[in-house]
Amino acid sequence: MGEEYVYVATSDVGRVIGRSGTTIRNLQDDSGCRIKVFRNDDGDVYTKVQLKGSTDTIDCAKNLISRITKLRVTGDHSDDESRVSGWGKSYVSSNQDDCSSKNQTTDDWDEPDTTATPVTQSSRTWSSDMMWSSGSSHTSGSSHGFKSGFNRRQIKIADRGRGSSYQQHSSSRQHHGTSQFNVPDSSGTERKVQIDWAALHAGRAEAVAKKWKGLPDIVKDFYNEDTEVASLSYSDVEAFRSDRNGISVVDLSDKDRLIPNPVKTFEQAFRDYPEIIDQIYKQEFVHPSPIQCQSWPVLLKGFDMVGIAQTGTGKTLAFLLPALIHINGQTVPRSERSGPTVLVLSPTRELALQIEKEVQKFCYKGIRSVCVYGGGNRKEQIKTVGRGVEIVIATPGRLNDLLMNGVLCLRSVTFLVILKHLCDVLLYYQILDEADRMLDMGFEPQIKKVLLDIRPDRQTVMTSATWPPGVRRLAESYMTDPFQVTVGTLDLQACKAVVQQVEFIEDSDKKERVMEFINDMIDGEKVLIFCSRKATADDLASDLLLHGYPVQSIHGDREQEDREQALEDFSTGAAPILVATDVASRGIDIKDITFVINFDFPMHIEDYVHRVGRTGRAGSTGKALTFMSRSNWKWARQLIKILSDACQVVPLELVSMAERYDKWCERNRDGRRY
Ligand SMILES: Nc1ncnc2c1ncn2[C@@H]1O[C@H](COP(=O)(O)OP(=O)(O)OP(=O)(O)O)[C@@H](O)[C@H]1O
Repeated sequence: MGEEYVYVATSDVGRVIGRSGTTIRNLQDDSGCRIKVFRNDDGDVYTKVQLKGSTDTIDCAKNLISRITKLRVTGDHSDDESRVSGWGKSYVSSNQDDCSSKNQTTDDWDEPDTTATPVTQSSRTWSSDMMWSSGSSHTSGSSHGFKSGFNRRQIKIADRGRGSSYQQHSSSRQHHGTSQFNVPDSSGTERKVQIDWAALHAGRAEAVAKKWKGLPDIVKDFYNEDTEVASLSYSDVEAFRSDRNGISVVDLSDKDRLIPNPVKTFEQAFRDYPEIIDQIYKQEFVHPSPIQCQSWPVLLKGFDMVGIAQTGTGKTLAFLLPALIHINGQTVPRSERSGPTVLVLSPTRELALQIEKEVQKFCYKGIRSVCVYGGGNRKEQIKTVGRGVEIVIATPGRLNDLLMNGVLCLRSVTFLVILKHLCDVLLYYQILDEADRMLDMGFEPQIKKVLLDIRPDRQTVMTSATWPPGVRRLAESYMTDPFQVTVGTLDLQACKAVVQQVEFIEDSDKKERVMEFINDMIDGEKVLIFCSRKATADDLASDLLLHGYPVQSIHGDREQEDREQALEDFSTGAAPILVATDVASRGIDIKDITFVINFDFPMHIEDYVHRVGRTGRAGSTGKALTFMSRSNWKWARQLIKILSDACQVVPLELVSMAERYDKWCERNRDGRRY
């Protein structure tokens, strides 16, 4: 642990601290370095900032700060005023690429795009050698990454999502040979710089091998195929898959592998694990759901998998039961492992808590779990981790906090689950409401950091109900030769068990309509009302409360305790009305939600599917009512498709809305052309 001082222009202090300290928190999170800004009562032009941490985290912090301020470095660099090209830009938190961060080895590399934007500052000595030494500075303990003024972000990073680059060594997409960049020198004259990709990749592969050397092999194959399943003919398998809502399996590798046949019964999957079967029957499940029929053989066989199936169709158990078997089947005894075996990454706290409950229901072989999430009792979480756990279910922020502070080590993780829509988050930030977005700024780098701490030969599973093309590419880059198991189609699909209605309404009439709807509800029914903004949710919830309705609300501005209480009250029926933002739109599994109301149309069409999917779960039915006003017309066409695919009535007004919007777009296009 070292300490260094830098000076930032006093006029830039605000940039470093950010509104309510958001930026400084993000800088600390992203660099792993403690940052303290001293008071500057004398009105000096520069303000002193203390950086505490390892050499690498300090370098990283300097690099990040230098992007947003005029930074003067003390010590070795005392008179070296660094003015990098990011100057004056506001700090965006996805800055993982700016530094060889604390936990990382040289594998923390994305491949620069050969179409990259040239460096715009004094990079006279910039070369592929330098790039290498900068990336690996932490191993040598030096800090040339910063001293040289080199900033990896200055060459535009290509395909950021590919993040977990230790997987890329086996990827056919990696660069070989050399690439040339035009880089202006200090006089502004461009000169060519050559990067030897082959040398870079060779070095990286070596560093990765060194990092993970000496770990025990992972046992992945626990599958003892049932004779009846093994003897199914091709046509039997196809008929069964088609009968179970159209299961399809695609091998995303370029290997010629046999696709495991689906199982039809719990016994066919878990005959060797009677405790698991007992637990399944205790929950009164009769048949495996389609996604389970196909996922269990794939996962028990040890393959990576992407699982896509409609909301409420049992994706949690699809990965959880193989995970339990995986934990117990490793060669190193559980008590001798340096940390958890299974890590489940969740984007929201509520979903993490829900998964933990599911784990506890199964209590297989005394496997212990902990839910590590922001807003929860940190001390308690640390204590539980200290006692030893096999499963960690975590949101990325708190997980990184515990990793950074050495409370948790992920070296023993051999089974990774990236939950549902977390991959969406890697691509675009759509599922959390504004407060969560603020709190979790730096989500993407946090996830990438976590992935770098997990051995690359792990088994990885991702599940989701929606699978937009951008996410697909990204998700696959975190996996090794996955199978993709889909139930239904890859198109955006809402659950057919939900009756979906659309009502055209003025914004000002919505509240009254909601009250009318609630008045028609009968005892035992529950309604989940989605608003797009926290303020609207608050406003609606208080109005309902004032009118004497038993209502609760959940959004990112509420204390975690209140969020949990709200879900609890809704779950037990103490408050059968829950007003929520999209923090509750995904994954939340409350069995008897009768109605979903989209008070505001969601900001992304995927959210529509997830919101609607909070009802009609596990084979039950439900009803969703969506308010549409004129301002929502751009969604009309996509909504028509979702409604028709789910065999719902498409209102004529929706069709004419879509037509009007198409015409408007056409007119606009024409307008632009001429
Ligand atoms: N084989 C089964 N038979 C009946 N119910 C099941 C079965 N498997 C799981 N369930 C129940 O179905 C409900 C929904 O499961 P789960 O939460 O895993 O859905 P999901 O597919 O992950 O949904 P979402 O995409 O909305 O998160 C849960 O209450 C779960 O206990």
